[in-house]
Amino acid sequence: MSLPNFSKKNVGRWKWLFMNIFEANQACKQIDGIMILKEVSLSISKGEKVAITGNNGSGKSSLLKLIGGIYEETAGKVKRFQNNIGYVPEHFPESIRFKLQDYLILMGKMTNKSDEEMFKRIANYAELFSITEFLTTPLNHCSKGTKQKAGIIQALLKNPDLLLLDEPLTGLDDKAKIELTNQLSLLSGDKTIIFTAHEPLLIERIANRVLTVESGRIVSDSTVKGNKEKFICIRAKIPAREIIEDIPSIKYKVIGMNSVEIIVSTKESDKVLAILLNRGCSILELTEKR
Ligand SMILES: Nc1ncnc2c1ncn2[C@@H]1O[C@H](COP(=O)(O)OP(=O)(O)OP(=O)(O)O)[C@@H](O)[C@H]1O
Repeated sequence: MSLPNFSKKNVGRWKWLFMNIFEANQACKQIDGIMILKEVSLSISKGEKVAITGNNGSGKSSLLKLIGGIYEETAGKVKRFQNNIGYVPEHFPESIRFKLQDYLILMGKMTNKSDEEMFKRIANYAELFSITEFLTTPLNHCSKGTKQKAGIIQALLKNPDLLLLDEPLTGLDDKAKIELTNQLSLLSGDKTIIFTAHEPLLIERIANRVLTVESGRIVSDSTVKGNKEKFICIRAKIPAREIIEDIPSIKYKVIGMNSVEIIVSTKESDKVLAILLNRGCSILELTEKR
């Protein structure tokens, strides 16, 4: 992206880049006489990736709900400047008997997109999250990881500017945690993402700001330095499909008879390129994913 021209005349045009999507001044939330959020003063800008961390019961989910407008403040002032919000709750409703695909179609119908566009987006997200094979499985027979991914996809179908995720890795096994972290990190782009988490994995890979909550108060607000991981898409000609099956990629897609698109982190890319060349593949194209 080329740098914007910040002349006085142009400031208005670039204002959206620095827009706050949430502002709170001494906001409190009280439920049943208990103060669960205390004097929250916070502003969040468009595009930030914010992790909310803290012990069990400290108020992480409540803060996420306050940001998303699910909880209204009972004292103090809150301004929300975002109305297209995707919210992924901590627990997926267990009793849904729909097939995964039917559930996503139902959720997608709540958006204003045409059916054709919605089906395309469901197929694309299912592929990104590697759950295409489960689209016709009833949700109550799906694994926790697949349900979690369905929860994220239903939120993404709204094409939200702000994605709120409540403990997206909770209850997943290590493999599913890594996979979901990779997938979230791939799609993060310009979206504002705010998530609650205990695990360092998601925080280190996605967040550029970390809020710590203790007894309903924000006790620390720190910026994470350093570059977030980048990804590379390798397009290669392969002699046989089997040779790519054990390659340490984030995901791969076979295109036609003898081509493949492989997404890897930049850290892994040299290793993967060396393996491909050793196995007789020709590299057709390398592109940065974000
Ligand atoms: N709707 C509610 N009614 C009553 N108390 C609530 C409600 N929601 C949250 N609380 C209380 O507020 C406190 C903070 O809860 P919250 O779920 O925000 O914590 P958390 O940090 O997300 O916890 P965990 O890590 O266990 O998910 C807890 O003591 C909880 O019992």
